Amino acid sequence: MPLPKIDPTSTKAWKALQTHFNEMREVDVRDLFAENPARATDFSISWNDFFVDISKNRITPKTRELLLQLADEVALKSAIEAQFQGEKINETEDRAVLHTALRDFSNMKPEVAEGLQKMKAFSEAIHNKTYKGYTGKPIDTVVNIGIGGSHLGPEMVCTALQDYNKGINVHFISNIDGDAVARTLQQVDPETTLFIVVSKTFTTQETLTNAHTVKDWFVDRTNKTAVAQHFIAVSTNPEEVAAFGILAQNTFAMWDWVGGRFSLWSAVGLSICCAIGYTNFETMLKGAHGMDQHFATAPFSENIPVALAMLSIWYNNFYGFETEAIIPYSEALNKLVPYLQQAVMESNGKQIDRNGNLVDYQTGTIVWGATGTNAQHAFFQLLHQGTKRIPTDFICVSQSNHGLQEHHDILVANCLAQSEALLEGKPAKSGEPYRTFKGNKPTTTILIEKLTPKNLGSLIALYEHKTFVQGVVWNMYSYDQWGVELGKSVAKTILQAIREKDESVLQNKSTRAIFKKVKK
Ligand SMILES: O=P(O)(O)OC[C@H]1O[C@H](O)[C@H](O)[C@@H](O)[C@@H]1O
Repeated sequence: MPLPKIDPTSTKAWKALQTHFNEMREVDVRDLFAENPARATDFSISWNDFFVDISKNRITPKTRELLLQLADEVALKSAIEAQFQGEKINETEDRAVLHTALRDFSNMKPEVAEGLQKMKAFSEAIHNKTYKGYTGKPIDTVVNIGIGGSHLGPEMVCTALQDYNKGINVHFISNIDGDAVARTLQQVDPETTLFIVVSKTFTTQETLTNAHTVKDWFVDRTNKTAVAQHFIAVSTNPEEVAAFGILAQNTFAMWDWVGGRFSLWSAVGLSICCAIGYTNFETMLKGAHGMDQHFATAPFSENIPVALAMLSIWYNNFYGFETEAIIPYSEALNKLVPYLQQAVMESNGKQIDRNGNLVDYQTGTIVWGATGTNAQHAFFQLLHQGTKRIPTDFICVSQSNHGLQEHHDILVANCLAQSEALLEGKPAKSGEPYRTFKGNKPTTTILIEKLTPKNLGSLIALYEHKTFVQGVVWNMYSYDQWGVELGKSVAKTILQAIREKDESVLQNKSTRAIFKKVKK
């Protein structure tokens, strides 16, 4: 069954939401709290180690009812079923979308189970030091060479779960800028380093160029046969892997039904597995599966990804708010925002609907942010007193992993203080208008008991599903990314001009002018 193809603006709920918005346009959430003493409870969801508070948002019970009606009218339930059942819902690439199948241990595809066993055996051999480098020394460093989905997820998780690291140094080379490769290679020892080349297609220009540079560097310092022990590949393309010179036994498979930006759960997460150990990796998968089950079975009124997605639709499509900030009060989550920027914006940054028509409503929200408290000292001025309205997710962790309680108390106090201050504001003092805080700024708090592998898995899955729900409502294909192709092909022409010192192939006058300056 393909995804339904319903124009959201044609639904009754959409029209009702437009009318409702006229009542809500000037709503003051402080008044809503005064009217309903139970608002904090009414607009929060508890699930496992998560407590999600959406009460500080511009919503009433009627808003919620209409948003859930919209979810029903666009057939969200059947869209979720189609995804979990492995229907080819990525129609523009003719593929199923089954990252959820990578973490479903009760119903696991044999090839997925086999892949996990291979990751387990491999990472355990590194940790128990039976896997050796070409001079017989154990491996103490892993370098992940990949970009986009083959980089952002692994780096985000390795950073988030550094407290669980088994004593392995992990580096990431993604950018084609030679600084990325050169600076990393300065820090590693070829005798004890493993290079994992991660590319779903194994044709990505940056990754292949970086991998060749690293291989040349490695062979210069060792010998050709040593490549066998030190180069590993993760890909759907064994032919290109073999052509690069990586052995079949050192190649970890992935599948076309796993999208790049949703692939950290597959062998793309091999660097994670090497860093934190297979058991922790599996626990993270199980945490994500827990969120999958919640998403697939909880009624929409108590469903965290659905609640957050519909809230975002409310702001994006009715209030006209264009961006969303995400502020994790957790230094461990300092790579979460770049990771989510790909997951969210590559998925929903589109304007053609599932009927092939240009949409006449807003889609893909812009996601940005940074960790608190750092962000408070950088851009919070604009959140508090700027003219833009920016719904903000605060991610707060109850218990720290580090045990420095004084630090954690200050951190949590700041997180709670900011969402309160954004809502409550502060009235003007006479003669000092610049000290006014208007307040009524919408925020959501996602409180997580502790940043464990399990809870991190659930958190990532939460945002994955939120993104999918929004794509369903906007009637678009969230799992392709045709928008990244044009720039790649233009770059080929310009690279040819650079290599051949021939500007005649350049069509655009501005490009030509810049090109001439570059050549100087
Ligand atoms: O894993 P790869 O095939 O090398 O792809 C790496 C990245 O390349 C592309 O630009 C896509 O837009 C991303 O979705 C993908 O994650």
